[in-house]
Amino acid sequence: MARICIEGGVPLDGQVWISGAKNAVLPILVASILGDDTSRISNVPHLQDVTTTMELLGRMGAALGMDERMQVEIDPSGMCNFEAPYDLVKTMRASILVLGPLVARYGQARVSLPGGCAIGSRPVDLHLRGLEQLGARVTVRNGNIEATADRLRGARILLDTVTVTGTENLLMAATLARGTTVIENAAQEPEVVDLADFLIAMGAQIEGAGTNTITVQGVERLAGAEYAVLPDRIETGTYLVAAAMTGGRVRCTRAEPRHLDAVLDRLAEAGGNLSSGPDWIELDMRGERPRSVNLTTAPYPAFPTDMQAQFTALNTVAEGTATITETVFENRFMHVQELRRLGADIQLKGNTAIIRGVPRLTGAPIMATDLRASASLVLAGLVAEGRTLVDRVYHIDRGYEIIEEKLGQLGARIRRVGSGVQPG
Ligand SMILES: CC(=O)N[C@H]1[C@@H](OP(=O)(O)OP(=O)(O)OC[C@H]2O[C@@H](n3ccc(=O)[nH]c3=O)[C@H](O)[C@@H]2O)O[C@H](CO)[C@@H](O)[C@@H]1O
Ligand SMILES: C=C(OP(=O)(O)O)C(=O)O
Repeated sequence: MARICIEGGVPLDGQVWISGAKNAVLPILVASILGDDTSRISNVPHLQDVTTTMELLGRMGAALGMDERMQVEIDPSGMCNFEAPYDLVKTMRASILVLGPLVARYGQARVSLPGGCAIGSRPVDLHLRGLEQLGARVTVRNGNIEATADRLRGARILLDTVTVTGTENLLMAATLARGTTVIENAAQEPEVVDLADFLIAMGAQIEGAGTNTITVQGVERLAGAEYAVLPDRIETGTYLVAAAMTGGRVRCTRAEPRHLDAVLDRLAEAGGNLSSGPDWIELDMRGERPRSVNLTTAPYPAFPTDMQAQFTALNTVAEGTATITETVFENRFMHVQELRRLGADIQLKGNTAIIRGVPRLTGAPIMATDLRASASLVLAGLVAEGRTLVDRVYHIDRGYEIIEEKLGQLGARIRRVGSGVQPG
């Protein structure tokens, strides 16, 4: 199985381009099946989750291609199989995103119920309840969600908890419902806005995306559209943390700094010197050790849970003691045990980690448990003395495009060893 091998101790220096956002491209690819004709999506990152989504859509009968400009084309006219089977759902929870579009456009869906995962139990009750409010008949049988509908009808849906993919599923379903849907306590993440913008390009009538109330006026049909996916704010944040931890300087290009306010505030607190333009952002640490930063995760625009593990890693080598509280997922500290193997001083108390910065970490073999945990381990490996070997890197390939090449361009001594694919 593939592993990432890092010889730590090099301050990063240089420029790295940011890929299209994983959490935007997945719903956008899926939303294309709502249309009557072909959609063309650009700035698509080469990620395992994108491959899985394309496989899922392909098995449903969508015709997929890539043109000379590396745009992904999806022609949904041959859709004939309305199922997301367990073998794909278990490798990518975001498969649940097909549920809303399938019911809305094709009147039927069978989607394997996603189980819990390393970071929490992650139920989908709000997706199902919202679809029922839109008039779908939903049952859970033999581990599958089965939903049918004639034509969905608009409704007022109040989400008890802010849910990103829940908001996206209901937003997609509402575009083809008869009448008006109002989603309250909607997720405000930039990826929700990107999906809404794509749906609008397809002909949907949506207002309020990016606020906590989204209003959708259902239409009779949607067309295909051309669309470029927004840059990945979590990948951007990860490279900026890498600069901060190593005392280096990294400029992220093809980025969107406006989506990173909460992360940039913490990086400035850590001592990072930040500068930015419309599509780039740079952090220069000028050889300094970072200062510890406290944070609490919460839905956008607050500090993102998907950056928590990376800041946990940063605090392990920072000056001072930090407190990190995770409020979104109940079990998102799996990286702590592994960081301790590198010499980190972290105490866990419920959903809070207390991290006392140490002057140095020391390399060791460690194991990735989930996507952002893997990123935090790679970051720690960049500053650890000697060799760090990160196992189970298939987690990182779900969300980071050619991470070892990008870090290598910044001067890191990093390489992938062995080969292999994610176990089924
Ligand atoms: C593909 C994608 O976009 N993934 C992101 C999405 O995941 P995802 O959309 O799965 O996460 P949610 O926003 O739904 O989860 C937020 C919280 O709501 C709870 N919940 C959610 C749905 C539901 O029906 N019932 C319920 O109780 C979850 O257990 C969790 O505690 O948002 C997360 C929170 O920003 C990010 O970490 C993930 O990277
Ligand atoms: C938790 C994440 O992704 P997913 O929802 O796809 O598991 C993530 O991107 O950090």
